[in-house]
Amino acid sequence: MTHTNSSSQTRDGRCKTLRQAIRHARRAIPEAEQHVAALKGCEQFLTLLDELSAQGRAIKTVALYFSCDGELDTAPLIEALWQRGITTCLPIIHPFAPGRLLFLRYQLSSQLHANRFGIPEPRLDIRTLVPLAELDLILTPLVAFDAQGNRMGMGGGFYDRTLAAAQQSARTVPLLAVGFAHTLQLVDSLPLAPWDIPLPFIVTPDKLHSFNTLTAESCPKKVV
Ligand SMILES: Nc1nc2c(c(=O)[nH]1)N(C=O)[C@@H](CNc1ccc(C(=O)N[C@@H](CCC(=O)O)C(=O)O)cc1)CN2
Ligand SMILES: Nc1ncnc2c1ncn2[C@@H]1O[C@H](COP(=O)(O)OP(=O)(O)OP(=O)(O)O)[C@@H](O)[C@H]1O
Repeated sequence: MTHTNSSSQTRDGRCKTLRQAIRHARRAIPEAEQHVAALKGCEQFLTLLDELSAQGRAIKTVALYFSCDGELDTAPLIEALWQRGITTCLPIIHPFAPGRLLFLRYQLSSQLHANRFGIPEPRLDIRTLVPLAELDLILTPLVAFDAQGNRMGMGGGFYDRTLAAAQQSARTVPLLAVGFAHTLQLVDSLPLAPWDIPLPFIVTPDKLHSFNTLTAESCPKKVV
């Protein structure tokens, strides 16, 4: 028997229902609206960078992703970061380790090809590999987020594993993870899992959301 009542569904079932609804809603955003939203998201993100820089936290290397499936488009942001001389990276699906990502330097001349999900990614070239320890900030895709900075992704656990690995690595400054999403991706509550790592910042076109998810020593002052 199929249960439609969300409280009687399993966690996996609730995730699936929510993912489907939000992925459908963001794909339905008209192209012109998507374009304006991406420009606004870019501006919000640059404001965060300026604020971090004013606090002495220079951001030189940023991992982003190539947007798909109605995600808030990162293209204007990537261009803006290039103009600021910031090194940009894109994820590739790890060739051997299931569920893992690698990050490769991405520049205008980089050749992209579609991975097994149809998402453009750079060709694996070891000379362009950027270790997690060298990233200052990771822009994190998400399907849904809540008012506490929790995120739910596409269901592969790729970013959960990446954020966990970054937390466990011996970094002097913790990797700053920033979500990037449409406003309609904010939900009242998420089916959380023990491995979920909340984000300190989530950028939407209309707002920079900041959350108290960092430890005191790693937390940049709140940006209001
Ligand atoms: N733009 C972007 N790039 C990204 C991610 C992302 O969320 N957004 N990822 C974040 O982790 C990774 C890819 N993760 C993904 C996980 C599931 C599906 C997906 O569409 N799954 C299908 C069915 C599975 C299949 O085709 O094998 C589906 O849900 O319908 C896509 C990407 C790396 N790159
Ligand atoms: N830190 C981790 N170590 C090992 N496995 C993990 C970790 N985090 C998540 N997973 C596994 O990944 C699977 C997918 O997790 P989940 O549905 O939370 O992914 P998601 O947040 O939607 O995806 P993503 O992080 O790629 O955006 C789960 O089955 C879980 O067991």
